[in-house]
Amino acid sequence: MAPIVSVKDLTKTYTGGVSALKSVSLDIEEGEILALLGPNGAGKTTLISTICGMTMPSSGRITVGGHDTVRDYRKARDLIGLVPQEIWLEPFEKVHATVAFSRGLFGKRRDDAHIERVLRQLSLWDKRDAKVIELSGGMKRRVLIAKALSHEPRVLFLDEPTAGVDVELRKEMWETVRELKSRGVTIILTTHYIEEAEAMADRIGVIAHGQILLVEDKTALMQRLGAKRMEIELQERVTEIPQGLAAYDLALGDEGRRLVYTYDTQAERTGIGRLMNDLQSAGLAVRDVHTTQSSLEDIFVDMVKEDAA
Ligand SMILES: Nc1ncnc2c1ncn2[C@@H]1O[C@H](COP(=O)(O)OP(=O)(O)OP(=O)(O)O)[C@@H](O)[C@H]1O
Repeated sequence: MAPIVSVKDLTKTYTGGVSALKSVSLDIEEGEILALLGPNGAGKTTLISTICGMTMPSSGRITVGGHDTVRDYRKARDLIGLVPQEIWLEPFEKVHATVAFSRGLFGKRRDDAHIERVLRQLSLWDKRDAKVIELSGGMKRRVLIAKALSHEPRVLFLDEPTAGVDVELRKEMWETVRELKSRGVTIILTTHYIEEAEAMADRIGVIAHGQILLVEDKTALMQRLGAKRMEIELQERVTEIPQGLAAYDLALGDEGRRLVYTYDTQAERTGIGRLMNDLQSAGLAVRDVHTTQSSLEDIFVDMVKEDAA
């Protein structure tokens, strides 16, 4: 199936010379959740706003649903819902009215049934006659999503959907996004929160200095790059790693009461069996063993650091 969004060799240099995107290529499949992760100034917002046709590309080509976002702007834009980072809402407008108005902006015929569906989906139906000013922060964010969904887009862009919101509300937003996906909406979100990408995304794109460092299936990424650590608690303290264990990537921890072994989960042989034998031969008695896998955060921090080096 052709990708719903296709970005080819996209560059963006702002007037003044900032090169925000450097030859970015990216395909987004229909129905997926793609999280774009990157440090401040990486180019995430520029990428989204260029796809949405709000920023002109310097070179390259973008299509949405097969429509070129520059030559066929209207057709491409009709397929897109955009939830901006900032809450821009008319404080005295009522929820239903503001969402219905957004639909009108896309030249779509009035459809009360659709607006009701969207408001119910986002748990805003009971608040349909409330003024925006009377809503909580979380409800306001949901109104922004409702507005973005009012014209029945196939692709929804969420720019930092949970920036500055508390943990509970963040989890609520994640739930909403999953629900939208289950209804067939393709979702692209930008985030600084690695746990957010970990919790929600099917694929993760890492962007730094205007370049996509990788786009990969989340589970595969974590398996491929996630080194595992095994912590071996010893019965008795040691002051140094015994000679017989020099061949292993071992570190001492907890003032000599623990050995930390780092190994590659993808390697054919992890060496754990041999290590256990060699520990015994070195006269070390083991009290307990536990393993931990490096998180997406470790992977991400390493990757961005390497890119900057
Ligand atoms: N309108 C603009 N004019 C000039 N430079 C801009 C403009 N918008 C963004 N930039 C620059 O382009 C680069 C990428 O910015 P962008 O906002 O796309 O990054 P980001 O990854 O979304 O960052 P953040 O996570 O902080 O939101 C930055 O160096 C920024 O200063």
